[in-house]
Parts: sequence; structure tokens; C-alpha cells
Amino acid sequence: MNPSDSVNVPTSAITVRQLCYSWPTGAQVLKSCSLAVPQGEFWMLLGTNGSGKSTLLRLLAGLLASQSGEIALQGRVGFVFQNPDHQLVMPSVGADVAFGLVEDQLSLTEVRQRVVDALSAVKLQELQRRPIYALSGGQKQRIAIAGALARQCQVLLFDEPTALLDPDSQLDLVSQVRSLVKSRGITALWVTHRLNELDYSDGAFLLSGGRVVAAGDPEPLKQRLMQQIDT
Ligand SMILES: Nc1ncnc2c1ncn2[C@@H]1O[C@H](COP(=O)(O)OP(=O)(O)OP(=O)(O)O)[C@@H](O)[C@H]1O
Repeated sequence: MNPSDSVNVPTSAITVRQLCYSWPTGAQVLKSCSLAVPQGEFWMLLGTNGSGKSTLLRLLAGLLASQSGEIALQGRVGFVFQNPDHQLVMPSVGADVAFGLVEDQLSLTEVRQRVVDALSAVKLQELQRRPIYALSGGQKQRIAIAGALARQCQVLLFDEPTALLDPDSQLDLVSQVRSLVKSRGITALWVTHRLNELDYSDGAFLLSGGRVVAAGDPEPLKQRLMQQIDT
């Protein structure tokens, strides 16, 4: 092989090879599932209810132990849940963003700087002292993202983060995440049922029958899924 042949091959920051997963109840959710997300790209994962999208994301995040197959992630991983009330644990915005830094043994000055930077990145710096209960759903999701940015996560996993948002907040969030991914070289995998979000992605996977059955350019996949809805 000519050494220059490898120059344009993108490096994957999220790689899954032949992953299988069965719940203790016996249901096999993932059956030799494989995918790869190129470093610095924003990919989406679609599939019908119960197709295993959340299970796959939880395996990637290490929230579930894999049973067979291979998972390789480049960098620290952050997870954003569908319902931010399931992950915001501190009473105020600043305290919550700082919470994830406890294990990093940073100085107080460094922690403060990380919190300010992360809140600026999601354009919520003015809310640092706001109680969590006084945030909108969209603001809560951005605080969850700020927590991952403060931890300098290089891989972000989103499990239907817009499911509880109105259409305007939904598109604000997805476009903001795309900008963050592009400006910071982050790699993201975003689960959604909302086909209009595909316009913001670099690529998409369709999960069906426990494996990825389509992968690549989001537009053809969007057209195909829209036709299925229409028929
Ligand atoms: N804790 C659990 N114990 C047993 N089975 C589970 C558990 N969590 C999920 N499952 C099952 O695994 C399958 C895949 O669920 P999963 O939540 O991964 O699908 P999904 O594609 O994310 O669905 P949705 O789009 O509805 O969120 C389903 O049949 C579900 O009932």
C-alpha cells in the first residue's frame, strides 16, 4: 500500500464492533452491532421504539457492561440523558457544573474557570447562581452539556435530549451542539426520533433488528424514513 493512501482515512472516535447484548430477562437487543463515528463529527442514531438505541448508548458510556464485541472510544465520555432531571444533582447551576470535576483534583481557581468557560460555551453564564428548579427544560439540557464540557469530554453521547423540548428549543439545542462539536473537535452520537434534526448531522445510523442496517449521508435516510411515515 502506498503510505499516502491512508492520509484521508478518518480516525474513528467511537467504534463499535460486533456488539451483542441481552438483558437478563433473555431478550437479545443487540446482535452483532457495528458502527464508527469519525473524530470531530456529529452523527445521529435512529430506530423504532425498543430497537436498542438507549441500550447501545449505555454500553458506550459504560453504564452497562458489554457482553461480547468491542467498544473503543477516544477520550473522556460525557452523557446527556433525555430528562435532565435525571442527571442534574446539585441545587444550583454553578455547583452542578462543578460537581463532575470533583475527581479531577483541580484547584479552586481552575474549577471556577472551567465552570465559567463551560457556561459561556452554552451561553448561560448569567445563570451561574440560579437554582436548578428555576430553569427551563432547554436550559437544563444546556447545563448538562456544560457539565460535560467542564470535564473536557471529547466524546458526547446524547439520548434523545430534545424529546421533552418544544420545536424552537429543540432546534436551538441541536444547532448549538453542532457548533460546539465543530468548534471544539468533539465527536458526538445523538439519538433522536425527530427527522428534522438530521439536517444538523454529518451522518446517521439506522438501528433495526439489533444491528445497524443503514449508515452514512443523513439526507437519503431522512427521505427514506419520511416515505415510510407517509405510506
Ligand atoms: N432495564 C431493562 N431490563 C430489561 N429489558 C430492558 C431494560 N431496558 C430496556 N429493555 C428492553 O430492551 C429493548 C431496547 O430498549 P431501548 O430502551 O434500548 O430501546 P430504544 O431504541 O432506546 O427505545 P425508545 O426509542 O423507545 O427509547 C426493549 O425491548 C426494552 O424493553
